[in-house]
Amino acid sequence: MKLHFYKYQGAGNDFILVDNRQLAVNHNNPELLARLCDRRFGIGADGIMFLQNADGYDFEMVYYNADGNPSSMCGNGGRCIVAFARHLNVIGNETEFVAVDGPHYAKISAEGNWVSLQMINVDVVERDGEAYVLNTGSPHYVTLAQNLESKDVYNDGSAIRNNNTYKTNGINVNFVEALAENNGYFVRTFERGVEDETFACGTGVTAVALAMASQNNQTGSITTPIKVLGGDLNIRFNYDGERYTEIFLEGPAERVFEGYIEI
Ligand SMILES: N[C@@H](CCC[C@H](N)C(=O)O)C(=O)O
Repeated sequence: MKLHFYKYQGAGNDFILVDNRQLAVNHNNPELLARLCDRRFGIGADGIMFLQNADGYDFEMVYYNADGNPSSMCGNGGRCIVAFARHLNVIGNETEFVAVDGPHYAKISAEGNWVSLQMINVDVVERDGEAYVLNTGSPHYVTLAQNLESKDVYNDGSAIRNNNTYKTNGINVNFVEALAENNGYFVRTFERGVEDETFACGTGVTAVALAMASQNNQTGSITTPIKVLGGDLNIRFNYDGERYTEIFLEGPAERVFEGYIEI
């Protein structure tokens, strides 16, 4: 069978997208999905998504990590699938879709390449030593770093992700450095399920923005710009000192190419 796929990227976090509204593809096949995501033997991507019909919603987002396993929420993937749904004319400029962590509202620019995605509310931020641990749809470890540009994110991230606390369920590891003149943060992320550094992680930068608000005792309506290896993202949210609500992850989502591959 020939699979018609699309390739999207959001700040360099890249994904394979498949229109599976007819349920033509059985995606319960980790070996196949891992091969499609492989950068040498397949199309190459940090994850693969299937757009499917869902009662009461515009569509369902079914997300797998690059290792072929079903994953928790992917923020940049969520933004990319909204751009894909717009391209397929499944939605207009606003949508309510459902993902593994529940319903999401999103808005897309008229040009179709800037997506603002509402993320789940967050009530619990834990500490692991100096680090912050929280779930923004996916689990994240947030730790401050110095000289982040030259940090060995692969080895340092992998060591945390595979330590005794996290190795069973895994965790995504985010290293953070404040940018000069209160211009937000620079973030590099080691992603579970890719088992490597990615160029951006949407749930990761969201976790960073929330954790930094807590660290800086900031409350109210907060906007946090974040620089990642693949570009710029923005997080807006409200924080009352206990609960984070109205959380929006914003940034680019672009179609790179489409094609066919034998599966
Ligand atoms: N790239 C993502 C996160 C995808 C899920 C992650 N790899 C996990 O297993 O938790 C994002 O943009 O949020």
